[in-house]
Amino acid sequence: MHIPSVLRERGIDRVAAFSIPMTTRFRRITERDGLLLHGPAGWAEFSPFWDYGTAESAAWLRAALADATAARPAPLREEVEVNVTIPVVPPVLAHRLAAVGGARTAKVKVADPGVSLAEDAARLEAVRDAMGPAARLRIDANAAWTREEALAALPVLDRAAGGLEYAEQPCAELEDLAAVRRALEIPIAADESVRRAEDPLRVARAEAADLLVMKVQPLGGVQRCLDLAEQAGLPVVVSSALESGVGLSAGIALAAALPELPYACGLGTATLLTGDLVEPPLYASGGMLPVGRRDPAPELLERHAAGVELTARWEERLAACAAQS
Ligand SMILES: O=C(O)CCC(=O)c1ccccc1C(=O)O
Ligand SMILES: [Mg+2]
Repeated sequence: MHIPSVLRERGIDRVAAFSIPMTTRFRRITERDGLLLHGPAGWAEFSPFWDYGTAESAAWLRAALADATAARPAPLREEVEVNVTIPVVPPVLAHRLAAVGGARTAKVKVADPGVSLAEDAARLEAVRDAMGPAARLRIDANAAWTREEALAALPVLDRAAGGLEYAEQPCAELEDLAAVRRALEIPIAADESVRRAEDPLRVARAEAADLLVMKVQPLGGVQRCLDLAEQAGLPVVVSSALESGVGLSAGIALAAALPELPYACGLGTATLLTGDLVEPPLYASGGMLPVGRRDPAPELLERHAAGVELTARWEERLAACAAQS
């Protein structure tokens, strides 16, 4: 693959495109694809989703470049607690997935288009049944609800879950998040309001959330996230963008470097892919993930190598983003 000169100048000497099938459809995708970049500090992942334009994807490239060219911040912990992520699946499957990785916290996706509140409630009941009364259950609505829908749905789901730890991005707009936060006892986490906003700190200043979700790639890198977290003054949950183990290890590095880490992180997503690029794969055990940079295994990069056409699309995308980064 051709490496743009601005990347070559920074020491990027290898680029490889990968594609890994998902175990269950998530975010309307069935395959997770992206690039790995190799530079002076090691391997990094560049994998913006295809519905992200060049300007937004350029932040993902800045994150990958920073990770491939500079050392990660010193870790304050050796492992990071994670939640298990439950996609929008039937209760029987949700019950089974809740046990994967030994997590004591689950994040259950809700409010997908065409899925009823009763189905979301049944999924939460199944996860509570599987994990027991001591587990923490959170939901993620991905900004699907209006203020009124959120005010109606959240108490129902809170009851079905036997208590929610928090609700992630129930509504899109800050005013609605703030209103829901004021009206209900359930803590509110901001995700899209952080990673897709022009100003990721606006939600904190507006007092529209109790905590912030941070993802390394869309926010431009581990160090940028550390700076934002300090400025926001709110607790942070580090979460994945469904990366391979290479990208996940950057999220783990962020979680390991945050001065406070009061919540389990959404980094236990490698099991949503049918394979990983690192060996052993970055699967949670006892609800924990180990800290440390992970390089891809050559035979796994080969096994999951993108085809000719997909590789060409990534080459074009890398050139477009490099021109803007
Ligand atoms: O936080 C987790 O448990 C998993 C990560 C996750 O949900 C996610 C993964 C890819 C894209 C968006 C999201 C999201 O939090 O909305
Ligand atoms: Mg989210």
